[in-house]
Amino acid sequence: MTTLEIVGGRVLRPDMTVERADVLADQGTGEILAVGDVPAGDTSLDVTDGLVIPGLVNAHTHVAMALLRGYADDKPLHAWLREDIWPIEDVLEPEDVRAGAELGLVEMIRSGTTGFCDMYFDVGAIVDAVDRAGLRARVGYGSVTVGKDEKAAREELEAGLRVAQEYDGAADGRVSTAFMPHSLTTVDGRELDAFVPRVREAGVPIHIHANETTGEVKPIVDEHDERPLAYAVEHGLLEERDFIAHGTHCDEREIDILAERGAGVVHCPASNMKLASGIAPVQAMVDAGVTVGIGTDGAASNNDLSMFDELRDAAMVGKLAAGDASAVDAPTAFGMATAGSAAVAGFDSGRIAEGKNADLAVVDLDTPHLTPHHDLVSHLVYAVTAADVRHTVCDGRVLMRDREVLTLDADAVRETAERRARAAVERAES
Ligand SMILES: CSC[C@H]1O[C@@H](n2cnc3c(O)ncnc32)[C@H](O)[C@@H]1O
Ligand SMILES: [Zn+2]
Repeated sequence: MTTLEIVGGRVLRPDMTVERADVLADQGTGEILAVGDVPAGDTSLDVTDGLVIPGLVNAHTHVAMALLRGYADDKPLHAWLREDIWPIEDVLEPEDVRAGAELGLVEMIRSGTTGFCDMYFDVGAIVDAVDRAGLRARVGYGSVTVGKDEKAAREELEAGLRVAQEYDGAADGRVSTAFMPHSLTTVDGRELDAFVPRVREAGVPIHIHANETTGEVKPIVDEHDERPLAYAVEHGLLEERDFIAHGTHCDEREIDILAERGAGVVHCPASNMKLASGIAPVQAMVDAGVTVGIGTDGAASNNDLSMFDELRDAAMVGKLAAGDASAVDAPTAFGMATAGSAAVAGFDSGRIAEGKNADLAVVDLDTPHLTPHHDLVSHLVYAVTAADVRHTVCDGRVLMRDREVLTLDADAVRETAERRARAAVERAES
């Protein structure tokens, strides 16, 4: 057994208190062995003047879309996808997806994110990048059936299940999977009826975009005379372990449906604001007992993958939505981005406690914008930025030490991404 000691700093405990403590991780099992006064480890990570926090979990993204950052901005979802994003995604090659994924993974490691959920295509390239980067991920193939004939639609869903079964347990168990129909309006209800029983038989959870814009809610209400989440239940979705992305436009009954059925929601505040999709009723969801996590969505609608930006946005917009400055307070926001996101993703992470995954980040507190230290949870939500992250650890392995990413060559990743992004744009626009 090789151990890693994380010594000399303060630790954020699951009850959001901060104490002077060390952490010992088992690098074989990837678990936290002890917190407090710990025996010496085989290797050491110095965290003097630092705060050890659970690694942030980005519970909904499309990591390879880092390649499309800044490619198309300032449009609403429907036009953005159809006029810009889907046409360029059509010309992406697996090596582009790998390059975009590696770029996104470097950004995640640098900003203290240790786990994420991802919906995209060319999932093999993404899994390979995750394996080498050292993060934890739940991945899936985003199935779209709209505009396809019956045979092609069925093949889309088959691909979703095949990918989920192929990659579950990859990267030494750090990769898990889900079946990921793209959304309630881009996948046909009859196709879901025929296919979801097979997904359930296989024991695979389901992740889907839902209630993101009013433009998605209206056609379901018009055509089926019911709200989207009631429609989702009718088509076999929203079981325990399932989770929806966005949930921006959920009414009270839909919030109850999520709470009663134990399905999770991933709040994506920056994407919701940038695409002007709306403001999710997050405090009402939390009050109703819904498991809520936080996600950045893709870097093309955000435009970064920093979970520190995201949880600050969640706190800010949560107050606006509730008309109440005490809504989505700092512990709630930070809890959503760690334990909440981990619960949604099905990771045993998000808390620094014995037996949990040793997925951690260390924030440097020795800086003017984090002074004085009245309340460190307040700082984590309202003042810390990605650049304050000094070390990142996942599964007991150090992925970044003293701001140097150890698992991927950050300069080479940037160079390849720049070159591949340019070539993809040329192909898309020729
Ligand atoms: C078919 S793989 C996933 C698919 O989702 C697209 N996407 C990116 N952001 C969003 C969003 O906010 N709502 C819906 N779909 C989104 C992405 O471009 C891929 O095509
Ligand atoms: Zn999305």
